[in-house]
Amino acid sequence: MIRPYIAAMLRVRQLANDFGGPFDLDLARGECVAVLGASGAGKSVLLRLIADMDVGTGEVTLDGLDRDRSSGPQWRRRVVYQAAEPAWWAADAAAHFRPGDLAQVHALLPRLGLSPDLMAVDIARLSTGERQRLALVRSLAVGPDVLLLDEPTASLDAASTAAVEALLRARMAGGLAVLLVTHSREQAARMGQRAFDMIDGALHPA
Ligand SMILES: Nc1ncnc2c1ncn2[C@@H]1O[C@H](COP(=O)(O)OP(=O)(O)OP(=O)(O)O)[C@@H](O)[C@H]1O
Repeated sequence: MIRPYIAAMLRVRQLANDFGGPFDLDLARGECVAVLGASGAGKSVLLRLIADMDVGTGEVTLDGLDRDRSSGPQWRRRVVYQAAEPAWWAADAAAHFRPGDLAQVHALLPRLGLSPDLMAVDIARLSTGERQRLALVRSLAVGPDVLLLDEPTASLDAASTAAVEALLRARMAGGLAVLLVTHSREQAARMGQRAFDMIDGALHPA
């Protein structure tokens, strides 16, 4: 069957550094592409290069806008990278959100089984799984066009994983594009319209 042509929102061309690439990848609005691969294969390198968090060569565009014409912070509001171990820079959860995003945050928390009370709790006291879900709330609250997710359900049980996947699907229906790094082939099949295996710093169709 001929796949209908869908215009790419995110275009990655010959993106590389010493640890991976050159990568070529297109991601359409509303699409999820999954990336599988062994530990150390270069999956996080790919995400960090796209997010402009590591230095590399090559080209990345979003809706035709060249990444190099945006400042890093501007780019990372539209193309949000969520690390496997997200960083927290203040004791209380609420300090990690912009006041203008708080209504959105309070709408998202229950969708991931999180209580609003969590916002007043010391981050260090939250469980690993609670912090992982809160990281997704933080990523989505920004309202990105593209979400680069590094193992976003690694610490979650089946029910929380299902909640995360349902929320992502709902956002994808609204146009969000997701590049999902996962160690689960089942999750890649559930979520990804396409999947790749990362092998020694190169992408291969799975
Ligand atoms: N700045 C750096 N300096 C030195 N080595 C690096 C750097 N960045 C990446 N690497 C190396 O590149 C390789 C790929 O790393 P990467 O974090 O992308 O792996 P991964 O596929 O995400 O693995 P995992 O599944 O364990 O998270 C690793 O060997 C890593 O040590």
